[in-house]
Amino acid sequence: MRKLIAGNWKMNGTAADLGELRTLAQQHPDPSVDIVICGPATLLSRMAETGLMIGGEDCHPAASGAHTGDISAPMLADAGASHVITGHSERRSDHGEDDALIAAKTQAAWAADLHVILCIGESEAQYRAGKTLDVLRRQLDHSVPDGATAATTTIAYEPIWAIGTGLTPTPQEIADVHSALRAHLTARFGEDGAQMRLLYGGSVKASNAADIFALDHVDGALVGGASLKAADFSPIITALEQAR
Ligand SMILES: O=C(CO)COP(=O)(O)O
Repeated sequence: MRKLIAGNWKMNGTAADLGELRTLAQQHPDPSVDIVICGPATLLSRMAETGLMIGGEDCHPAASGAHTGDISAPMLADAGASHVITGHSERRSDHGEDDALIAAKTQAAWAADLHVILCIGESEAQYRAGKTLDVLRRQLDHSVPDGATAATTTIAYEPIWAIGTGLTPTPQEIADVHSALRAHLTARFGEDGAQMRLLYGGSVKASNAADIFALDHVDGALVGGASLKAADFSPIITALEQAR
């Protein structure tokens, strides 16, 4: 699998910001890694016009119906998305999403031919209590549906306490978590688990990207704040392209 670098614009972005994507597309015309920008539904079709791969930030588990304000996976695909994030910690906390719902959303995304970037991550309290791996294995077991393949699914490890805080685990901690995730996925999904991409997310920036991308079983990143401006995101993309 090619490495994958994904931006997550969260609840940011209006038409005035599309120039950042046009710049990014010009800076990386023939990337050696997959570049995906996940953005607000209101912008997706215009984001897709830049030629970059585009993703939604969430989807409903149903394909259509009486769900005011929600967006379905086929709608994202129709707007030009090829990817979608499920299980982001901000969805889990802001909207009370549990693992079963995230699994249902993931299956809905697969049914619409969207590649899923499924997020897991421990809270600061769980981290301090030494429960990180227990939490992550439970999230993998209950939010990743049977039948996940490396072609349809990417896992993003995002420690909640590292999101938007400027804090990150140490490189050794990231390496230990990613190798435990790899072992767990391989035990369940065999060769697909061995090949499934594992992204790190949480305060990734140009100054720490190369160190993170040098770690075993880190196949890319999910980037929030530093994906909003081409000047910040481009060097992170370059760091992934240059990683061994
Ligand atoms: O939540 C994130 C990406 O999904 C990470 O956000 P930051 O890169 O802003 O810490």
